[in-house]
Parts: sequence; structure tokens; C-alpha cells
Amino acid sequence: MVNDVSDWPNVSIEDTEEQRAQAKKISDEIDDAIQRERRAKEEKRPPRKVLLLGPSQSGKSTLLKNFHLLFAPKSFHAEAEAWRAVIHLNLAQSVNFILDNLSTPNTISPGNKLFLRQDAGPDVGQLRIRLSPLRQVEISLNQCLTVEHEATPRRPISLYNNILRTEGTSKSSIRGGSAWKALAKSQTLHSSIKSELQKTRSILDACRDDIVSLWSDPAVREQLKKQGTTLEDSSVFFLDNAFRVAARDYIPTADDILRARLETIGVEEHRIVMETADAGEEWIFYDIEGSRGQRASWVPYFDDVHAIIFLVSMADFDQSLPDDPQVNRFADSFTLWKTVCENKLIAQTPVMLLLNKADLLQEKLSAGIFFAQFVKEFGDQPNDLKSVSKYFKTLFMAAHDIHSPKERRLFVQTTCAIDTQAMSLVLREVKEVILVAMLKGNMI
Ligand SMILES: Nc1nc2c(ncn2[C@@H]2O[C@H](COP(=O)(O)OP(=O)(O)OP(=O)(O)O)[C@@H](O)[C@H]2O)c(=O)[nH]1
Ligand SMILES: [Mg+2]
Repeated sequence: MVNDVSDWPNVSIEDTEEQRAQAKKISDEIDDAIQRERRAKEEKRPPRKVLLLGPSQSGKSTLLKNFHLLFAPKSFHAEAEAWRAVIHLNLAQSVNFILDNLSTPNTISPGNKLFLRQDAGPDVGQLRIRLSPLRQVEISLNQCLTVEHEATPRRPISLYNNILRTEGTSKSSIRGGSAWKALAKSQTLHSSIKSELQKTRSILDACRDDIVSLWSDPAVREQLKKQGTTLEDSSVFFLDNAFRVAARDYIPTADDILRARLETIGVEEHRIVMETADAGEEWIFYDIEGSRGQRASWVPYFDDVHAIIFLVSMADFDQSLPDDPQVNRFADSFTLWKTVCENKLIAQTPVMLLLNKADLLQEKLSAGIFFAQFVKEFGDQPNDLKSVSKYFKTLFMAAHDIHSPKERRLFVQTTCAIDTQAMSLVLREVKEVILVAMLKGNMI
């Protein structure tokens, strides 16, 4: 029997600390084990796979950029340098396209305001000479963006094979894929590409006053308008912002990146590792080229994806297809939508429909372009955004219900893919719909 404290086992302060340290070690090990288990579970979790479908220029790649910006902002912003090259190419091509489409002084009729001007406006002949280095900028940037940047040095590519220009529109059509994004990694970039990029930035910087003069000249705009020459929206955006964009120290903003036009070629796979919600989770997007000749290449992806997002541009109703002037873009989108709906391979796959370019639709309707003039069935309904987008929604939903082989819920949303705030709400919802559908189908 222990009567005296001196008989107690020797429990010193050092012992207690040791025990505490031991307990902490065990607790840390348990925490580590839990973390490892969680990570192992996550690693086993298959990546979420999403297929982006829709006609050319409907906004598929822009939606993907929004997703990247929202859920993996660090890696999105890390690519800004690579996007700068795309934006500079967009700008140089737009200027060259304008100059190509303006009559030369030799071919204009006497009295043409543009060249025989009485006012103190810029002399386009002089601007043409001073802006001629932008031809080289276009060639160099095309080269930089079309080589494979990984370990190997540049692969010779015939530059202008990749540049398609349809009459009346300017088009930046360099090869897609993600190898060009290596331009963002300046540490590992081939020195010749680095110096080429620096040279193009210096030339653009030196030309920026002249670009602004050309684009702000009302006579230039007037002549382009008279000729029926239209520029793509992204061209107009970068020309409007030329002074900022052509500056030597320019770094693209998120808005600029969303506006940059880089036509998708074939089917591109993009992997996004989530940084915000569900950090570490991987999403794979298959971003496809929307032109008509490419649509058969989508099918192999149908039975391997968890969801399909189909985009339609609501603003294309007054345009025809670049590769077939007989076909109206609205009609083409609707036919394509029906084809996708009726496909048996995706009968069980959740489909989301985004009716995009609401801002451009609004602009066209406000400018007095009548939707009913191109889509007779619209009849005498009011020519406003609300009525036209409701018409789109009703028509596309009805087609979905009629043509789908099995009953399936459809998520429909009107969007403006260059509005990051509005898109963040839509994308959070889209993500939820996909995850719920995967859970229901035991795909997680
Ligand atoms: N104003 C406006 N522009 C948009 C919108 N969505 C996309 N764009 C612009 O439209 C152009 C075409 O968009 P993309 O995302 O490249 O189109 P895509 O469907 O991927 O086209 P392909 O790759 O040719 O199949 C880009 O310059 C975008 O910035 C929108 O809602 N409003
Ligand atoms: Mg694309």
C-alpha cells in the first residue's frame, strides 16, 4: 500500500512532456493517415469529363476559359503571357486586314475622301508604309504559336497554310491545341522564340500611335462600311484598346483573354485541376472545332463523357455559314441541336444548353435588325431580347423533348460568355448539375 507521496511512481515533468510529444506524434500520424486516405480516394475518383459542343464561334472555348478562371485562377493567370501572343496576333491581323481592304491610292476614283482629303486627318498612304512592319509581326507570331515548344526546337510550318481569310471578314485562324501555351513559360522557352516575341512587342509598341490613328479615322471606317467589310467582334475590341494592348509592358487582363479569338482545330483535350472548390479534383474538357466539316469527329467522345454542354450563339440569326453562304447560322444551329438530341449514345448523358451571346443579340435588335426577317416563324412578336430569347428557349427545349430517345432533364440558360461575373453563377450551377448527375448514375 502506498502511504506516502515518496512511494508514488516517479512521474516527473519531463515524462509528461515526453508523453505529450508521443501523443502529438500519434495524433499527427492519424491526421496524415486520414489525409493520405482522402487523397487516395480522390486519386481513385475519376476525372469529370465534359464535352463542349456547338457550331463554330458559339463560345465553347470562351466558356472553357471562364471555367478555368473561376475554378483554377492561378493556372489561368499563369497563361497570360501566352495569351498576349494570341492577342497581339489578333491585333496585327486586324490592322493588316483593314489595310488590305482599303483601296490603294492608285485604284480610287478622283475625289475619294479617304486619300484626297482636305482636312488634317492622318494620311492613310503614310500609315500604310509606317504600319508595314506589322506584316512581319503577323508572320512571326504565327510561327511562334504554331511550333511545338516542348523539348524540341521549332518545327517548320508553312505559315499561310493555316491562315484562312473569308471574303469580307477577318479571321485569326492559327492552329489550336495547347502546345502554344508553353509561350507562358519564359524560363524554358527557346531563346530564338523569346527574342522573336520581344521583337514583335517592340514593333507593336512603336506602331501603336499609328494603329490608333488608322482605327480612329472616320474616313477609314466609312470606307470599310461602304465596302461591306465587317470585322470580328474580337478585332473591334482589340482595335478599340490598341493603345493599351500594343504597349511594351502590356499584360492581358482576364477580360482580354476571354475576348482573344483562337479557333479550335479538331478536338482539343484540356485538363483543369481545381484550385478553389474541391481543390485537387481534375476536370477534363473536350473542346471541339465547330465548323461543319468536323462534326463527325465528335462522335467517339459521346460514350466517354459525364456531361455535354451545347452552346448556341443567339446573335448569328442574320448570318450565313462561312463555308456555305446558302445556310443560315440559326438554321444550322437548330439542325445540329436536333442531331445531338436524337443520338442514342448520349441518351442517358446530362445535356446543358447555353443560349449565348445575349449581349450581341441585344445590340443587333437595338440597332433595328428584325429577328422575324430571318426567322419567319417568330411572326409579329416584339423584337426585343426577352421575346427572342424566350423563342430560342421554347424552340430548342421542344426539339430536345421530341428528339431525345429517352426522357431526360435539360438545363437551359441564357448567357453572355464574356461577362465573367454572370458566368461564374452559371458555371457553379452547371458544375452542381454535373456532379449530381454523376452521383445519381454512380459515376463518382
Ligand atoms: N460579345 C460576345 N462575344 C462572345 C461571347 N461568347 C464568345 N464571344 C466571342 O466570340 C468569339 C468566338 O468564341 P469562341 O469561344 O472562340 O467560339 P468557339 O465556339 O470555340 O468557336 P470554334 O473554336 O471555331 O468552334 C471570341 O472572340 C469570343 O470572345 C458572348 O457571349 N458575347
Ligand atoms: Mg473553340
